[in-house]
Amino acid sequence: MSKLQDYALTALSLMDLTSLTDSETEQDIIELCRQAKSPAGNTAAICIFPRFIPLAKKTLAAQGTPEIQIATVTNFPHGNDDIDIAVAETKAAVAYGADEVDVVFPYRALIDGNEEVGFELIKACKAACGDIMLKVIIESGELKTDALIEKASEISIAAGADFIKTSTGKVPVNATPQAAQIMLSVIKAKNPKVGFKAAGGVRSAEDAAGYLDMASETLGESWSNAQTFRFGASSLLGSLLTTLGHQGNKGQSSSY
Ligand SMILES: O=C[C@H](O)COP(=O)(O)O
Repeated sequence: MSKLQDYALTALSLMDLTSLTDSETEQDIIELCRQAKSPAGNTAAICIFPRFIPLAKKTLAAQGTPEIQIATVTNFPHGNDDIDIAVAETKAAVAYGADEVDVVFPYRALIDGNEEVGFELIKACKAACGDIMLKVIIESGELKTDALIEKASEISIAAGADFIKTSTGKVPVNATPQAAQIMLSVIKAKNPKVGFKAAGGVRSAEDAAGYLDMASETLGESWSNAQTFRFGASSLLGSLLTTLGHQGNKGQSSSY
């Protein structure tokens, strides 16, 4: 196996296979579940809107892959600063059966100088999650400056985030190596048990390899497992499967 294939296989196992267009049909969700059971192995999770969770749960169980986690999003993609609404959405996501919740940090409030509301919103959403994993999307491309990316990461970790995640995938600038490096450095300094999710615009095996190298260099070779590292991606799977020799197949296990 080539080095890039090695990275591709790792990236596949760490991927939250994402469909968050808000125009998905039930058939699209069934297809996403089928793709998550790829010919090269399962993705770590799928990431979908809350209303599709019951269907996804049923589909993943029926195809024999109940271990694939179901992640969903709240306060998404706007990142408003209404704590009650963010908590209500997070409680609803848990009630739908989410295994993991990706909540958007109130990044515009932070840009305006309010550090308090981000801390309180994340703390309250983590309480609503209980044991369920909470990933906090800081929207690094909108925060723009290194100082704000660092601050949002620190606040999220202090408030109880299980993961910090770069982006919603809905803004002009999404995951970048520069933002990733800042976030990984904050994790190293504050709490290496917190995970990192590179999301938005991660499309190739080469992109994935760059982020995996960065994580290893910052936090050590063994740090990147599904408990601490994820890719959030809607268009990465094809490149990974092609790299792994599964050309022209986006993941339907039935052809293998
Ligand atoms: O959380 C994941 C992102 O929404 C995915 O972004 P993407 O569509 O650019 O891969």
